[in-house]
Amino acid sequence: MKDCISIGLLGLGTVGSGVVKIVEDHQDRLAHQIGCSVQVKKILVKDLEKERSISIQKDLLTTDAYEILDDAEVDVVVEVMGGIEDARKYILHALRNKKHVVTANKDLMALYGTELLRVANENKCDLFYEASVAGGIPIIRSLVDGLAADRVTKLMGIVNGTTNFILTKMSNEGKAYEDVLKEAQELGFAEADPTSDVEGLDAARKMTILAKLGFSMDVELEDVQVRGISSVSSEDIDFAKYFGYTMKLIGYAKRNDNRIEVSVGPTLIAHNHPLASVSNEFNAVYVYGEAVGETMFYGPGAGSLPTATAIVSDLVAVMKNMRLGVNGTSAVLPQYPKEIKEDHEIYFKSFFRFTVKDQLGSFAEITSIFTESDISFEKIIQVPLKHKGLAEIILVTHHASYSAYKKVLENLETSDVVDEVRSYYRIAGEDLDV
Ligand SMILES: NC(=O)C1=CN([C@@H]2O[C@H](COP(=O)(O)OP(=O)(O)OC[C@H]3O[C@@H](n4cnc5c(N)ncnc54)[C@H](OP(=O)(O)O)[C@@H]3O)[C@@H](O)[C@H]2O)C=CC1
Ligand SMILES: N[C@@H](CC=O)C(=O)O
Ligand code: NA
Repeated sequence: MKDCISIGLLGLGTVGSGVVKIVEDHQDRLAHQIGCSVQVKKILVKDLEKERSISIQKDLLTTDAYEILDDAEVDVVVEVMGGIEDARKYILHALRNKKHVVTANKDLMALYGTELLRVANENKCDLFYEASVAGGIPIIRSLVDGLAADRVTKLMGIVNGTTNFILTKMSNEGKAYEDVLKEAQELGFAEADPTSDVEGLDAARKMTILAKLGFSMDVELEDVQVRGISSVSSEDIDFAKYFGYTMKLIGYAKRNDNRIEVSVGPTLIAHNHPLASVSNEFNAVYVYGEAVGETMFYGPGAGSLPTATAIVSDLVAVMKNMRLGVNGTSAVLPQYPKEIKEDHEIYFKSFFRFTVKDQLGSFAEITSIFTESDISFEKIIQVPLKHKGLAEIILVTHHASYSAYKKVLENLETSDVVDEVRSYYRIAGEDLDV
């Protein structure tokens, strides 16, 4: 066994700087856990002259990835540079050079996880990615190890810190969407291109990874129905509150027998559901297992040190495997063939907001549109907007199928009495038995 493990770091941004800090600050603890010291040998960056948030020896930095990937002394490559094509190329090169890899890259793992894990296995290398979902929360390890004996039937997650931060500040402090997004970018939570945060893609990538592990099926990004938060208005948030709900960007994955649904979208959660109180950049993943029942994993989902903690824990796992000589053996292939539910098999409650002509018969017409699709109302209010000759209707339905909602939305859009469908959201967390 070596007396020092060498790490090659690809990236020294928000997460990479945290990794350097934790490795430096926790030398004693690491040495105690793995029986030797750990050093960061080389770090890939784009710009050698850039001012760094941590003090770092200049000669550790390089702009040539192959100085790390082809260095025989580097044992583990930590990929925290982000992006897809270069990161994939570098990780494949590292694995083929028999280097273990730890990554925080959910974009990559959601798209190429199967390929990368296969190559890791062929080369007897570890490929760990705990930081890729819900930052510092050990959710991947919990699904892979902690709940290994159970059959997971439902996962509900707040898995994007940026959007949770935005919705929390809009809801609690009445701040404007654009201002809070800027704040989240300044705090280092947002992706380089924050469109993937606000349009739900980042959360969809994470749900792909979670659903794949939770349901043991080869779930792919294209299986996830995605909607972001960019069109959520403060009026939607206020009406949702009035009805007893909190607006969250929720990743939802459910299995009935072996048929699954996976989606991401702005969703109303009852105020008393544990996910409703998850605020700011915090993440939480609710997991329902047939034997264990309800569990919830909560913690910081983004940010430098929390995310770096997950990376360094993966490093410890790699190093323990090195000591035991069992690297590259822990990834398990999916057990079941994937079956995606059709729209008529997906059931949930919904929230609608639309304006109608304030005239005799409007309400009867609305009622008949919903009745034709077998959807009944649980709560409904009508607010007159007298100056425009319009009224606004806000309602919550009982459970109905996704195909029925699609039909209702189409009929509302084309109805003569409807002026505008302002918003439509799924309600989740009240359907444990559906
Ligand atoms: N920020 C967070 O809270 C979280 C991030 N992640 C994931 O971690 C990864 C890193 O995120 P983050 O630290 O925020 O990103 P940053 O943008 O802060 O850092 C990226 C780093 O990688 C370097 N880099 C990027 N592209 C290249 C390239 N082509 N060649 C050489 N160097 C490159 C940059 O160099 P330079 O500094 O010179 O520009 C920078 O140091 C991403 O995959 C992200 O999705 C996961 C969980 C949480
Ligand atoms: N941009 C991401 C960072 C962590 O994955 C987020 O906001 O959650
Ligand atoms: Na995690």
